[in-house]
Amino acid sequence: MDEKNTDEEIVVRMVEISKHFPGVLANDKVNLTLHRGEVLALLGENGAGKSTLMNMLVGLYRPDGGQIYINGKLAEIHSPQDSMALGVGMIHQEFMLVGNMTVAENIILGMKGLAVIPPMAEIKAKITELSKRYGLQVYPNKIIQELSVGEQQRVEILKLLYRGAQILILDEPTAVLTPGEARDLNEIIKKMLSEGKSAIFITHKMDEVMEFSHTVQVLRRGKSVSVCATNTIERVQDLANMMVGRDILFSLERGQYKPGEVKLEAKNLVIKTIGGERNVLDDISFQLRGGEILGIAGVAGNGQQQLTEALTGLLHVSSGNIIINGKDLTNKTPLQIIKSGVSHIPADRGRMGVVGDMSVGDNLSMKKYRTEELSNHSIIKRGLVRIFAEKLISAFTIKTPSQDTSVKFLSGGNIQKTILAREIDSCGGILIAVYPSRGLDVGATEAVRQNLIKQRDMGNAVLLVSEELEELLMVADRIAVMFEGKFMAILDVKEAKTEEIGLLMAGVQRRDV
Ligand SMILES: Nc1ncnc2c1ncn2[C@@H]1O[C@H](COP(=O)(O)OP(=O)(O)OP(=O)(O)O)[C@@H](O)[C@H]1O
Repeated sequence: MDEKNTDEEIVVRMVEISKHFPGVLANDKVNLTLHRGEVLALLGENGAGKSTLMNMLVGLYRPDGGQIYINGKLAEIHSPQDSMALGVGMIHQEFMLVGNMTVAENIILGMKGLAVIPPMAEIKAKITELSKRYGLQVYPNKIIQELSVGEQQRVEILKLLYRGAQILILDEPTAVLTPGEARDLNEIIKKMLSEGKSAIFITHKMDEVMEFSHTVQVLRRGKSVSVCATNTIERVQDLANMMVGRDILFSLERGQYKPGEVKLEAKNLVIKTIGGERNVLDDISFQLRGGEILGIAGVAGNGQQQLTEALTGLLHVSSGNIIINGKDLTNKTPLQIIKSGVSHIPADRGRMGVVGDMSVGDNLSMKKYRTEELSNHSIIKRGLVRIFAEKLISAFTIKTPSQDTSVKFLSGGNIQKTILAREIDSCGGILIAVYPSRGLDVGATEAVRQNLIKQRDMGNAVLLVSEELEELLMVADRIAVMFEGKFMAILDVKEAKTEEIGLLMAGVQRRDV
């Protein structure tokens, strides 16, 4: 990020902020200062208390102790409307949009102080003016559920700008974006800064911290442990160490590549759109053997989700075959696929990975209820379930007050760890992992990658969908590149070059597959 364009005017000051939840001290006397025109990156391990601190700034939680000053004045913030009235708005990890309403309707929804709703034409004109000013391309008449994740995020940003936000809080804004969309977001933020706005953003991506921020503040176990200017940090390693309190391995140990029997095979898979006009999966074929990791590279939205949903029985294929351990299981139910030994870490953790209202313990053990390990003649042995859940909580360092806590109360990264723990533990030979390190801190990301390699070294077959080339090059044995529903190439990782993968991802060239 360019030099901080700040006049040292303090726009946010949080003083000795504390917040308890049952069994957790989520924030412990945290101080935070944000200047006009500054981008502050808030870092910390999963569950360190970053979202909690920001949720207090926007009135979603009330602090148990401490004060918040906005533009020098003591602020009483009881709701997001109160914070918005002070010019502070937040974009959450899970967007807060109504799917079947239009962009324009969402933007004015819930606006405080509107005695009468202005004419739609006026609202749309203002949206268009703001979109042009900030380079945020959106169409006011479009229905939210028809938009990509990146477009939905732009609507969230516009919602805040429309309400006159001067201070923007972004909770892991790039976790769900493609690299191109993340670059666009960077430009939007720069534009906002040039107008004197300020931002706090939470991220786990170290290179983004270096690129996007002026200041870095690190939380560890609810406490603020360091604040420094980004340009004083020499190595990304130092940043990781500040967060986790130890060095992170940026290269991983792996056993020799010894592929075994074919465990999963896709033969000429095709999935058509509902109207049948286009193929979202277009003649996909591959073999995945035990003892190997096949990475799937590609910009999100090029068929990766449909492919993994077809392989796990969640989506019907129009033609082609799915062979698992020698058996044709094309279009079988998810339960039949699970029973054949397939584990699945889904992309959408909230909707498909966990049952939010159920406890951490039950979410961890739900796939094993029917097994002898945890039940006897259809009766679940609760004592064994507890021991089993404790074992996984400790092995995967899931931060939770207890195994009885509802999963929905865990931090985003710890929900992801819960899914990983369950799926890796129950893996019967084939693991399909879709963006498994999304939302995880550097330490946990390292652990996930090591776990995937461990599965492979144990002889299991791993299919890894990732948007991060660096991750694929570090973990996979072969990399298939997807573009518009097709495999553009399947490369041996030893001969894969970043530039070539980039071109394949953009659909520029194709090798014989
Ligand atoms: N509503 C809640 N009820 C109970 N506990 C909560 C609640 N919200 C947060 N916590 C707990 O507070 C702690 C801090 O969580 P928080 O979401 O702030 O972490 P985070 O640093 O944002 O993590 P991540 O990087 O995983 O998103 C966690 O232990 C979490 O389980």
